[in-house]
Amino acid sequence: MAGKQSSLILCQIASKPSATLAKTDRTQDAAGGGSAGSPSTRHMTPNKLPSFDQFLETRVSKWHWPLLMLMGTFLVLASQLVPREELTKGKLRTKVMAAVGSEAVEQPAAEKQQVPVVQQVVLPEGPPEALDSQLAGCRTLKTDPIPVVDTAASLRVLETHTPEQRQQAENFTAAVAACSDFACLRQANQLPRAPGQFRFPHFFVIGFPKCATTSIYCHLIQHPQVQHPKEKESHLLTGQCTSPGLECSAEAQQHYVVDILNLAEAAQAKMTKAAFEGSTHYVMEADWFAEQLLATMPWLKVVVSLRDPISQAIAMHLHNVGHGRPSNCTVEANETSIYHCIRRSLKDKSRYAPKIQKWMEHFPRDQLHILQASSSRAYENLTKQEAMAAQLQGLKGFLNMDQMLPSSELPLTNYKHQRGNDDTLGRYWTLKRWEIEHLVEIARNSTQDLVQLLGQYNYAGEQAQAEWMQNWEDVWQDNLSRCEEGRSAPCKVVVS
Ligand SMILES: Nc1ncnc2c1ncn2[C@@H]1O[C@H](COP(=O)(O)OS(=O)(=O)O)[C@@H](OP(=O)(O)O)[C@H]1O
Repeated sequence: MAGKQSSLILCQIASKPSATLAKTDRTQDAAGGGSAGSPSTRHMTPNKLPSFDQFLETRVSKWHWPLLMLMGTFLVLASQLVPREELTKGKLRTKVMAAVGSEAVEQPAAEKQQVPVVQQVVLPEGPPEALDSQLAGCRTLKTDPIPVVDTAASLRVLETHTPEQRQQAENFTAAVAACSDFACLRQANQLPRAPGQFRFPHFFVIGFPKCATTSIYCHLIQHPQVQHPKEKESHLLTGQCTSPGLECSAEAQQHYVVDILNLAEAAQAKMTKAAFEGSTHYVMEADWFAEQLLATMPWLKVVVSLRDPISQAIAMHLHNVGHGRPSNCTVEANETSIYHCIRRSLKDKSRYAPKIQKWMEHFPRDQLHILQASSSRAYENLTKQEAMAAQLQGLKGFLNMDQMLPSSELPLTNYKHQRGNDDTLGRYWTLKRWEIEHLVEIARNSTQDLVQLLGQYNYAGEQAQAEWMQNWEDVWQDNLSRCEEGRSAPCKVVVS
């Protein structure tokens, strides 16, 4: 407080000469005089305001300088008495108040902190540029054009608010908008919200890789209640932050909170859009990341998608080859079989249970959504035409948003495999019967572990567990049905 007052006085004193200087310059210009520092204007004339130099010569040099120095010393000493944290908070608040033109109001937080109120913000017409380019990136096999997102639709909820709820909405928005680090977000997200507002960020899509996460992303960013991140798959949290507590530099936190999560647009929409991001690295780093993420953002909802592990491993293999990553898992010089690659993946990266377990252990049941888990017909339903609507509705219900928007269809994006139809197989891989049988055996064992976890942590009842198992079994048997006779006979393997 003492520091603030003294800086105010100092500002007043310091600002006077410059105001005088500006005035003096204009007067001299109008009178056709020389520049402020030219010898001809050095002497004060009775009816003119003094120039800055004159001011210094006549008054400041006599008695203001000692006073200024005294005030300066006092200011330095006073600032040492104010805790660092207070200074930073003050700075953040000033920044947001300046940015959104706000005024301070009382808020009911434990630590009584003044929260600025965000003034009415008019959203630009049509989707923001970044959203447009992200939608354009959602390449789809379907011929339907990507629908236009009604970016202002979520704001309509504000029109139904009572004055009290309106104030709550303003307070929550302002508190979140003031944040540029995780600790601030934790504090702001404890504030009461008005109906229709989401915590910031609201959810993550964490994987698994090659399980249609891009299509889920593309579906969701078309939803009017969703705030798209500026960067898809930034990996910042796993790449730059460490355990314990997701520690990373202030710059990294600011970049993440403000830029990646697109804080300004979320604040413009008064937090009526659910901000999110996603990276398949997150699920893969479950061993340390699940616990730390929850500790950092205890309100966060997390979405996981799974796919038959053999298909997932084959898709991952194709992805790696496509990205020029050398495939050193074939044993014989001219061998074209991917068997060794897939076998290795199934024992390691495509084993879902150990990763999922970490997320289940740390995240409360109502904050972790496993796509396909709750459906009456279990797996692969997300991508099945006749079942995807229910899966998508379940997802948006979990996220507390309108389940019917933006559509009931999951786009087909980021595809590498040419899909077949009733008459054609599409892209297939040739494997020997014994190879598939062996892969299926590994996949079946690890799926049993997974299904057991689904039951243990209350994600799927007995029937859903059995159906889940059966669904993947169907994919495996379908591939085995295309084998010719004999243990080493070739089979045409397609992915789910
Ligand atoms: N709607 C729909 N129906 C069927 N299949 C679908 C759909 N959407 C995505 N996919 C398939 O999902 C694979 C891409 O998954 P990801 O986007 O998660 O991959 S990535 O890890 O982000 O690179 C990729 O699989 P592959 O083609 O086998 O590579 C996509 O074809």
